Parts: sequence; C-alpha cells; structure tokens
Amino acid sequence: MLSNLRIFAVSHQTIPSVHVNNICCYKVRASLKRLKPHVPLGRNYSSLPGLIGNDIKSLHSIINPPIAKIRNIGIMAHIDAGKTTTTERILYYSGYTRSLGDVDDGDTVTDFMAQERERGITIQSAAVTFDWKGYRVNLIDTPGHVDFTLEVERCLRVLDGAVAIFDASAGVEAQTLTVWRQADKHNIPRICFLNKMDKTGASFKYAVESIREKLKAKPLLLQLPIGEAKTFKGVVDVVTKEKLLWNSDSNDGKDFERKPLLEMSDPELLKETTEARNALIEQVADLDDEFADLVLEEFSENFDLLPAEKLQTAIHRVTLAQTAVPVLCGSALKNKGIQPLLDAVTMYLPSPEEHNYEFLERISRLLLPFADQHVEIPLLTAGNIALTVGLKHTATGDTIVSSKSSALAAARRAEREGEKKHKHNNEAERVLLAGVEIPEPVFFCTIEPPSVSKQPDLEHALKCLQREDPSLKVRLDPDSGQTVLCGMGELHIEIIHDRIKREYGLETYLGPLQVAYRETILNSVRATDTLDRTLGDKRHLVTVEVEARPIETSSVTPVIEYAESISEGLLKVSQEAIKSGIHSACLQGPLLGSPVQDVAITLHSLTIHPGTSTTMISACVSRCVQKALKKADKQVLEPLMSLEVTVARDYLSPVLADLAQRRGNIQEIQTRQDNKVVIGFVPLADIMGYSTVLRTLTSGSATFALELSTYQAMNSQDQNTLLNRRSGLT
Ligand SMILES: Nc1nc2c(ncn2[C@@H]2O[C@H](COP(=O)(O)OP(=O)(O)OP(=O)(O)O)[C@@H](O)[C@H]2O)c(=O)[nH]1
Repeated sequence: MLSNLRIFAVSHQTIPSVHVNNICCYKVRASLKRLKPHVPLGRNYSSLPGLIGNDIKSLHSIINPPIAKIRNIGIMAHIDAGKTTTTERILYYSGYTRSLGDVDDGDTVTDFMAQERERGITIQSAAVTFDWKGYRVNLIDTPGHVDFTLEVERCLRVLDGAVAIFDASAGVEAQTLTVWRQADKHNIPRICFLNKMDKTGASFKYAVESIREKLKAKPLLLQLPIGEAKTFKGVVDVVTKEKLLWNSDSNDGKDFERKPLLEMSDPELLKETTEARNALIEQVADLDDEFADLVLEEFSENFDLLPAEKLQTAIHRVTLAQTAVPVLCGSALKNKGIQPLLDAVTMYLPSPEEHNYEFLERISRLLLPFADQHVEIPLLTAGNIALTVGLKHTATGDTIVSSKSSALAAARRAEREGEKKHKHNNEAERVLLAGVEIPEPVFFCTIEPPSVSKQPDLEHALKCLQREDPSLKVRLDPDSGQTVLCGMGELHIEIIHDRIKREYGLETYLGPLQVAYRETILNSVRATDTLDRTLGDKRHLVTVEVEARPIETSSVTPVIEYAESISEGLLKVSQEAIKSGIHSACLQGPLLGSPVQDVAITLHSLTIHPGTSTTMISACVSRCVQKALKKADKQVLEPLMSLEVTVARDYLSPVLADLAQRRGNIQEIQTRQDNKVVIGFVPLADIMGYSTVLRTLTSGSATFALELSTYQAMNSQDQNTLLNRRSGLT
C-alpha cells in the first residue's frame, strides 16, 4: 500500500523493469552500461549504492525504514555557495561513493547533466538516497541560479526539511533570499550551514548577522568555528561542549577527533563555549514553553547540569515550529564539518510524520533514485521520495491522488479550514490542489528545426521539456508561424537549446534573444462590433459592445465584468466563449503583439442570433476587444530587474559607470568584507549579455544576481525607438 507519496517529476531515462532481489542484479548491471555516458569518468559503478553485486542487498534495508527514521531534505542556496560540493561530501561520508567528486573537475554525482558538468553549476535537481547512523535520508540538490528558480520551488513541495548553505565570506546573498522566501511559503523547517569557513574573508559573525538582519530569522548557534579562513581547523559543539578537530594530514576528512573541552587544555575556548551555551539555552527557553518550564524547575541554578539531549529535543521542536534556525559551519571543500551537519539533519529536521500532509496517494510504477541511476521498486512506505515515469497528463506541480472522491474530500476539508478561494470554482478546478508558482518568462526567441520534416520531433522534444520545466513556455507566432521559446533568462534558453541537441538529437536554430515586453492602456474606451456569417445553411450573428479600462493589477489576466443589462440566461450559454475571446485578444496587444496587462473589460451588450456557434461568439468578442485596445492611448511596459553585483572595491567605479550607461538605478552600495555590493534596478533590455561584460570589467572577480522586479512604463523616447525598430524603420 502506498501512502503519502509525493510526486517529484524529473525526466530521466528509465531502466528496464527489475525487482529488488539478487536474481535481477544482472539486469541492473546491463542497464547501467546503457546509461554509461552519464556516469562520471574515473568513477566506479560499484561505488553507486545498492545497485551492484552484493550491495543490492542493502536496498532491502533502505526501501522501508521506519517513518520516524526518514528525512526528506533539500539543499538550497545562492549560486556557488557549495551545495554540490557539500552533497558530494555527504555521499562520501555516508559510504555511498568511494571517492570525492569535485565540481571543478566535473565529476560529481548530482550534477549529472552534461551541461552541469561542463559549467560547474546545478541546473536540474538531483535526488539521492543514503543512510546515516540508522536514518534514511532522501536528499535533493537544487540549483542556485535564478534562471532555475522554479526547479527549486517544485523540489520544496516534496520536502520535509532543508539545509540552507551560505558562503561564509558573503553571508546572505540575493538568491538566498528568494529560496528562503520559497521555503517560508512551503513551511519548510531549515538548518543553516555556513560553508567555506576556510576561504579568505570568511566570517562566522558576519554571516550570522546577515541571517539575522536579511532573513529576519533567529539563528541558534549550535557550533562555533575553531579558527577562520586559513586557520580554520574545526568546530566546537556548543550543545555538548566538545571540540571537533579534523586532522589536517588526512585529506578526505573521514577521521576527526571529538573531545570534551577541558579547563586545563582549553580555558578560553571553554569559557566562550559556556557563554554561547547559556545564551542558546535562554534563547530556546524563550521560544519553547515546555523547555522553559524544565529549565526553570530543574536547572535555573546551573545550566551546565542540563543534559545535551534535553536541549537537542527542544531545538528540534523550535526548528519544526520555525521560530528559529540552527546554525552550523564548516568547509565542504576542505572536508570539515560535514559529519556534524548530517547529525544535525537527523536530529533537528522533521520526519515525514512530523510534517503534516493531507493526502494519501497511490501510483503503479516507482523508481528509487540515485542521481541519474534508478532501480524500480515494488512498493514504498509513507514518507519516502521516489520517481515515477510514464504519466501522460501529469506535469510538475500536480498532486496525484488515489481517486477523485478523495481529492474532493480533501478539497472540501481545505475549504472548511478556511481556504475559501476555491469555493466558487467548478468541480474540476476544485480538485486542483496547491501547485507551484510558475514565474513569468522574461525572454523569448524563435526556434527552428533543421528541416520542416523535423518539426514534429521538435514539438515532441519541447512538449517533454515543458512538462518537466513549466517555466519554459512555448507558443506559435501567429504572424510568422514560427515556434517561440519563452524562458527565465539567457542561460535558461541556452540550456534548453543544448538539451534538445543532446537529449533529442536535434540541431535547432535560435533566433535572436528578445525581451518579453508587455502593453497597457491609459484611458477607457468603448467599441462595438458585429459578426454576421452564413456557413452552409446556418447564420451566425453576434453584436457586442465592450469597454476597456486601465486598472492596477500587475497581471496579464484581464478582469472581466458584465453590465447588469446582460441576462443571466445569455451568460450561462456564452460565458466561456466570451472569456476565451477576451483572453485571446489581451494576449496580443496592438503595439507590439505583447500581452496586455492591467486592464478590465466590461461587456455592455451582447445579442446572439439563435444557432450561432460559440466559436463565432468568441471570435466576435475578441475582435471587438482588439478594436477597443487599438483605440485607447497605449503604453509599452518593460521588465525591470532587481540587480545585485558583488565586486571587489577596486572595480567598483567601472561597474557603476557601466550601470549608469545601462539606465541602471542604484539604490544602495553595501560593504561586505572586502567587497562592495551594488543593489539596484536595471531594465532587462539593457542588461543582456551582462555576465560577459562584467567578467571583462572586473577581471572575472565579480558576481551578480538578477531577478524580475516588476514591469515599468517606458519613457516615450525609448518606446518610440523600440516601436520603430520593431517596425523596421530604424
Ligand atoms: N574555499 C572553498 N570553496 C568551496 C567550498 N565549497 C565549495 N567551494 C567551491 O565553490 C565553487 C562552487 O561550488 P559548488 O559546490 O558547485 O556550488 P553550488 O552551490 O552547487 O553551485 P550551483 O549548483 O551552481 O548553484 C566551486 O569552485 C567549489 O570548489 C568550501 O568549503 N571552501
């Protein structure tokens, strides 16, 4: 019986059907050979868990661990904070790989897409499974680049907890804020890991402060670093008052020394740790009444007598309640601090039964993931993460349930509990449960197959990629008939292009990358239209009057209103047709053919000759709305991006001068260690290809993060230049 199964759709090659027993080893082995191109060079298949030879037995033990011993967690962070490196260390220390993968050498387990290996970045989330001290951990490594923010969000939906990784020399960065907000939205308890403690400029204090200030979170300091930057050699466990030192001679970090802090050998460190522990106890007591009672009743005289386990249990509760976040530190690259991080994952993050889910779900074919390798499994108990294949109509963000009636029951329950928003929707809509929020694409470009005969193959490839990645939008240009790709950023579209080539064997041609503008109207206008057509012996006759007026919504979905004079009976038969006519008209504005935002359409009158088809009603309404939009005063809106550039002091001036030329609006310049952080806004049209320019300007020392902030009105001069360029006048 499957229950509480959360679906996390990824496109992977599946392996032939296998049952988990020894007889099937050969089959697994054969399929792994077929998957060989994905397996990192220099890595041994036998290092993959539970898939080979004798190791296959271990799958029995890991498939069905008790639910309390399962942790479904994600790793999330700003780009380059070290998620993949940390994941590699985790897999190594938990015994699931026999060598340490390195992003810089392109041989990690979780970055298994060719593009990830080549670029040293994570694009697609990878799921891996391993055991740690009797716990089963399902872990998802998510991308840090802002172009793949949807990928992060779809992972968060299936997780019970997350580890947020920070670069200790940078603290909270732009994308950390985004993923933190996403985790807030999905109520995911977190622990923080301050990575790169070995790096020049690393500062535990600075990073903790930035968590407090920028994330508005309460950090619980469970560790203190021993040394910083070049001198970093270990951590102090504040809860147990022990020091953990990694032997600098042992380069894989497997062995380390854990010793109680003693007055004789470490008087200073002991004093500092005792103070930190007392502060931690007070902080947790403030947040947890049960713990406060315990401390007051039994240990108020001497906090030293409070057993570590009592404090750990209270920290677990506080973490689950999300009133504070445990903070740990280390250096994944230098192999320090990873084992205590794993202990903290099992100790403080929730098991699936502690994370409240509404539904029980059932599905027929399941695969146990290990990055790009899978084993089909016969069943799965509650609380696990698995992959499923072959679902034809299911896309990322959907919730799969056992039956419509259970979904309706769940929806009714949600409604009773206050989610009234579905109340007025029809039944089909009510069974749709909370999905992932799909960000609006800001770039588009045309894509063409090498020959017309390959068009169906291209359509198939795009359909598959879209199901996996809903932030990729595909549409047909009605004028040219060309296929248009809409995506989150330059890198996003580049990767899609590359994947079509590598995974579907199709060489395609991309047109120039263009900014996705929008349009709006500035005044109210009315228009009337009549459609009178006879097809065969049937007359289709519609007369309609609409009014278009500007409103403030920041949405491309038009608000639709009906005048009181329109009878309910008429609306009943034609409402869907009217809606679709209005929507299609607003998808292509009169200025640039871009979506129209911030507009309300009122239907003032409608007469329909009996026998008129709904298609004709829709066509007439659409034409009439387009007429009205054309008559109005119009305005182009352009995407305004929020930008954060981190740059060494010496390069600040050229970066600022360059941004000024790009219509950049600088809001603030912060100091972060030896770096300056420039925060501001810049129109997307002026920031295309910025990574190359920034690299040249700063000799590769700067990084930046870009995110859609809003759509803003263009000034008339810029708008005219754009319109002239589009119409071929300049
Ligand atoms: N000094 C130092 N460098 C590190 C550490 N961890 C990772 N790095 C380096 O930081 C860079 C980024 O590491 P990744 O592990 O790819 O980071 P990521 O967060 O997975 O990156 P994305 O997936 O692209 O967001 C690489 O060059 C790593 O070698 C660390 O503890 N110390």
